[in-house]
Amino acid sequence: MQFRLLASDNKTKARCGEITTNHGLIPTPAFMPVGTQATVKTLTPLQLQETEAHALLCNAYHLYLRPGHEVVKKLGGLHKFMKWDRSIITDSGGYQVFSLERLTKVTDDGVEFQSPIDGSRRFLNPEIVMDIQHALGADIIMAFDECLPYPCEKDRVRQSMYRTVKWANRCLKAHNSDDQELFAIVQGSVFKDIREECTDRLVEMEFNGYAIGGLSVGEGNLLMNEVLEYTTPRLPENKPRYLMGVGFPLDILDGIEHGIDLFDCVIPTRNGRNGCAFTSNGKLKIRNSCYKTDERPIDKNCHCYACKNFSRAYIRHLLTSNEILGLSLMSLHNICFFENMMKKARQSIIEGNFLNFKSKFLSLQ
Ligand SMILES: Nc1cc(N)c2c(=O)[nH][nH]c(=O)c2c1
Repeated sequence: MQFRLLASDNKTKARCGEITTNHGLIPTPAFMPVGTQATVKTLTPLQLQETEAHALLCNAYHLYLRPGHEVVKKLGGLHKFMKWDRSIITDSGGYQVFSLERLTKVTDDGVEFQSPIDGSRRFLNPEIVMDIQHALGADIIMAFDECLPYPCEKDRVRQSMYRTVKWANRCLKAHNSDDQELFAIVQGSVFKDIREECTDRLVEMEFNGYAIGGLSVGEGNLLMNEVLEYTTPRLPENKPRYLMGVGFPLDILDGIEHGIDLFDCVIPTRNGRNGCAFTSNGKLKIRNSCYKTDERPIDKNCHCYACKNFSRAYIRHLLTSNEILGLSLMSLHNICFFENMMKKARQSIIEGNFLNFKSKFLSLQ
């Protein structure tokens, strides 16, 4: 992997660059649609390419449970399996496994739990998680971490951070693939001293890139910004920074302002399927009866397939009739909206007017 910085904003920490993996170039700052089970729900790989998404996030935990990482490996790895020839990141499963109700036991060695799919007893630890991600074959893989809910007692957060650091070290030792880059995940909830210690310990270990985890878990935009304010500057400038699970346009543009390079979130696809369209004039609830005979596109400033071919009335009809095409058109439009926002943000950083772009963009949201 290569990471090249192309421009830095002189009024903020925003920066524009390029991550090059074995599956092409990711212009940064970049937004990654989420393809949890090796698919971005309701969209074909060709449709996804048309959104100009350059990377996807797939989920190692879910793919380990079904169809199994060995199955994916046998079938040629994730890129071939899902026919996506651009970059893929897999998250390690820490986030998913710790949000399970049926989480039976957590020790410093790993996590024992019951599969929500077939009830079988399962065990994950850093070495197993690395085997899983090596088998899936993503271009960028994540260290196994413990992501705590928000809020959480400071002592619990500190103990969890030490576990995340130990697990990151075990992942580094188990990482034996030259074709895949390993990113560590910084934890520490909303406690400055714990976040700073976690960041410094992980930076000492020299990963290929660094994710900031434990955010977008209900802490809110203000606390997210506080954490980014003191965490991001401690990360190496010459390596990619990835803010996991973020977010709404406001959160993403705030993250860019702090110098974040990569984002992923289910918001455009999940909210799209629920009838919420992002547009250049704010959110639009397409199921609203006021759109029943509205012949306009979702967004007149959008050039996506949905906006070029269909009316708000038609898409509303599809959704109210539970037609699958409605889900697909809304997902397609929202991903195009996010990717277009990222393209404009990158351009504004190069032109030296990111803050003007950000305030104008958000004033219309
Ligand atoms: N909001 C978040 C989304 C995520 N996919 C993750 C994750 O995969 N790991 N660790 C995290 O802390 C985390 C936070």
